[in-house]
Amino acid sequence: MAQDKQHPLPDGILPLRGSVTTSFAYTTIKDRMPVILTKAIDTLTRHLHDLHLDEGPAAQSAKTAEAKECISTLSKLKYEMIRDRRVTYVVDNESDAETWNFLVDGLKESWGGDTWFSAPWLFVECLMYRKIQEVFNKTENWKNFDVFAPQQKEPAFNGSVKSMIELSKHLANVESKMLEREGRSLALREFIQFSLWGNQTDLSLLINVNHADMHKSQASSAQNLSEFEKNIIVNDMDAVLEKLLNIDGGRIDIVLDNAGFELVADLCLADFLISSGIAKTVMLHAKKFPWFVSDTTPRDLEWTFAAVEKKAVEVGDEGLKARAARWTGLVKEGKWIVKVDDFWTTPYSFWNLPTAAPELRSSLNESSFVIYKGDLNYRKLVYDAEWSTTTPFATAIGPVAETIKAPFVALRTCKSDVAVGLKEGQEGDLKGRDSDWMVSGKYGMVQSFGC
Ligand SMILES: O=P(O)(O)OC[C@@]1(O)O[C@H](CO)[C@@H](O)[C@@H]1O
Ligand SMILES: [Mn+2]
Repeated sequence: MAQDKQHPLPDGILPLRGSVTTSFAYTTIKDRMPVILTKAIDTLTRHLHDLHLDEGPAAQSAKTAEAKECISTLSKLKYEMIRDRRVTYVVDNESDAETWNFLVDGLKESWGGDTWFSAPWLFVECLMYRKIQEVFNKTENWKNFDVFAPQQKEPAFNGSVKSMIELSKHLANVESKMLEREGRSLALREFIQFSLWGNQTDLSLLINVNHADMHKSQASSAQNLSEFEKNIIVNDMDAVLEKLLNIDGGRIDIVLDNAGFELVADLCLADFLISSGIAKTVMLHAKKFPWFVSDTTPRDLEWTFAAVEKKAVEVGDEGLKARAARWTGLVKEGKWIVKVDDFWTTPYSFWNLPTAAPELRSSLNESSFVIYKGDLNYRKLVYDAEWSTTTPFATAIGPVAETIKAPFVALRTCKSDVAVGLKEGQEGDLKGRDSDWMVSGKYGMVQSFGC
């Protein structure tokens, strides 16, 4: 990973930061990030308890000692965060550590602050997940442990099974008809919307959600989509459909976000893109290590294929079982390509993509269309800055407009202090309807460029 200086923002545009006490960034660093660390500590503590029950004494003592060390380092991290200490270096032997530390060194010069609240929110939030990974990287026995899986990702998946079954039935139903252009367009519109609303169930936001109840709030049937549609506050859907329907066999990239229901919705979309002939291949970009609680890693993809199959057997749903087998087959045949790049787990906004990750940029330039999923990808596209809401999207994506050639769409539900491309007066209307419109996840955006 190249040591690339942070791209500057235009004069007068500041990055979002926790030091603005009225912001969601502030609440996140003050309240939500410490809770995420507490939960990680709790998961490890429970694992320790289970270890004592399951394993022999020798294995136990090495693993236990390491887990205790992890718990103490995570507690220290939490302590430093809530007291607004200076952020510290990443200290492990991974290939990205030097880049992180180069950026930590540049914080003061680039942004005037290097503490948890004074540095840019995007930087410190990404850093927390990298520091959690550092804690495990330094062990022998816990390197591959996903601290968010047992108590968060997996229960959330289980709580969404009903929605997943509905979605898979809908896909089977659509596939059974030989669709002409109009039918394909309609189906694609639906699968894009399922994928968009799937982004509501992001576990770094829903830290206190009841996982068993997730189905209730999920958009998983074509009937309830119209109810959700009125909450799409920027909707470039028609242009996106036009572009996609003219691709006829190219490569489409999906920069994935959360595992669980969102991932299943994304996979249904990816499946439809192949079965309809729109795409010949779909490249699925996953995260290298556990990230923002619920982001998809390659392990999550494998786990999801297996878990969908297991659930299908449990509930006796042959269609769902065939779906899981088809997905494994698509990967084996190379029609779905799972890719990981260090860049997605750096704190860089996409403004730095061409210089920080030139190979990734060349690869994206070969794509016919890129779908960026979720709030964090949106934040990284628009550099997580204090843009006014009427700033045109083309302005807020800065150099991305020229440096990444593939047309793209961002599908995100609004969960942070940034939204651009709104019409004059729209922000006021939204505020009048719902003072939390920017961060509640209730509103969505289908925002495109190059379509
Ligand atoms: O990318 P995602 O999964 O849609 O959202 C990531 C996210 O939960 O992280 C931040 C909160 O800590 C928010 O900006 C955003 O809502
Ligand atoms: Mn996420």
